[in-house]
Amino acid sequence: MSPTTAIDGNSSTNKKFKVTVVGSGNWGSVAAKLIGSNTLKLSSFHDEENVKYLPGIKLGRNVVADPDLVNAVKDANMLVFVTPHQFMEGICRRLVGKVRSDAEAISLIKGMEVKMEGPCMISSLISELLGINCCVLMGANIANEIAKEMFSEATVGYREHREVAERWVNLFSTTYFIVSPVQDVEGVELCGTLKNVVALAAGFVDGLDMGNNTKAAIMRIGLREMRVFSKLMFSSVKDNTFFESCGVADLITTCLGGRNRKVAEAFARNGGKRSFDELEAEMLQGQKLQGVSTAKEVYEVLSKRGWQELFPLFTTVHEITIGHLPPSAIVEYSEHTPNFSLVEGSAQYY
Ligand SMILES: NC(=O)C1=CN([C@@H]2O[C@H](COP(=O)(O)OP(=O)(O)OC[C@H]3O[C@@H](n4cnc5c(N)ncnc54)[C@H](O)[C@@H]3O)[C@@H](O)[C@H]2O)C=CC1
Ligand SMILES: O=C(CO)COP(=O)(O)O
Repeated sequence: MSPTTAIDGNSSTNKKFKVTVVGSGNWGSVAAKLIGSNTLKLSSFHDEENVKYLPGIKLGRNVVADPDLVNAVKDANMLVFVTPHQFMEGICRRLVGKVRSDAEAISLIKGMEVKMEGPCMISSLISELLGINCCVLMGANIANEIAKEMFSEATVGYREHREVAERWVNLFSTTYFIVSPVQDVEGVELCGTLKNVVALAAGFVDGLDMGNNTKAAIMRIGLREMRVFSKLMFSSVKDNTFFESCGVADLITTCLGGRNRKVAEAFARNGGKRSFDELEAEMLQGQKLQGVSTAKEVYEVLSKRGWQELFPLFTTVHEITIGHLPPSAIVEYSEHTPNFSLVEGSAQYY
C-alpha cells in the first residue's frame, strides 16, 4: 500500500478540511479508518484495505491511498504523521516548503531523535522543519485491537491552543475510542516513546520464564525511570500525565501485548544469539520496532550526561540489545537500583 491516505470532510463549524495521514503501516492504517469514519459526511471514494498490515479491515469509503507524498500533503490543512520514528527526519526534509502554512499537524509516532544539543521529540522535528504547530496523540492503542473496534482510550497532548486540541479529539473520537486532551506535549510524547524501552525489558522477563511479580516490578521501575527522565528533559512535564492513557495504560498494554515485548521475548529465548534485526524481519514482516533504537537514543542522552547509574533499567536494556549483557541481566541490576527524587529539575539520591 502507498505511504499516505487523504480524507475529506467537514468540521462541526462547517469549515472544510482535508486530512492527510502520512504513513500506512499497522497503526497508520487504523488511524485512517478512525478518521475516515468521522469524516464520512462529505465526498465518497474507494473502500481501501491494507492487505499487508491490516488484512480484512476496510478503511472507509472516503479514504484514498496516494503513493505520492508531496501530492498527498499539498492541499491538506490537517496532517497526521504516523510512521516509524527513524524515518521521520527524512520524510520531513522531503516536505519542507510543500505543506500549507496554515496546516495543523499531529504526531502519533512513538520515538525521538538525539541531536548534539540533546533529545529532539518528533513533534518538535515536525514543527521546526515544516514551520507548523504539532500536537501528539499517544495511548494504550494496540492497532489490531482498535481495528476490531474494541474499546480503548488515548491522550492528545497540546502546547497552547485548546481549540486545536479539541479539533484533533473530534477527528479521532468514536464510541469505542475515547480521546482526552492534556496540555503537556512533551510529557505525553515521552510516555509513548519511553514505554517501548520498558516493553523490551518485559519481553526479556517473559523469555526467561519469570513470573508476573517480576514483570510488575520491571514495569514499576520502568515507569519511575520514564517519569524521572521526562522531568529532567523537560521541567514542564506534569506528574498527572503519567496517569493518563498515554502513561501507565500504554505501559501496561505494550508490556502485555505489544510487538516490542514479543520480539524481546524471542530474543531472550534465543539467549541473545539472534539479533533484533533478524527477529524483527522474521516476526513482523515489514512492521518496525521502536524500542531498540529508542533504548540506544536514551542511552546516548544518559552517557553524555553521566546519568547511566540513575537509570539502571534503561541502561541495562540497551546493553542487552547490543549484546554487551545477557538477557538475564535485566533482573540483576535491581539490587543496586538507587532511590532518587527530583529536586528542582535535577535527580538526587535519598
Ligand atoms: N502498531 C501499533 O499498534 C501502534 C504503533 N504506534 C506508533 O506508530 C508509529 C508507526 O507505527 P506503525 O503504523 O505500526 O508502522 P509499522 O511498524 O507497521 O511500519 C510499517 C511502515 O513503515 C514504513 N516504512 C518501512 N520502511 C520505510 C523506509 N525505509 N522509509 C519510510 N517508511 C518506511 C512502511 O511504509 C509502513 O508504512 C510508530 O512510532 C509506533 O510506535 C503507536 C500506537 C500503536
Ligand atoms: O504503542 C503501542 C501500543 O500503544 C504498540 O506497541 P508495539 O510497537 O510494541 O506493538
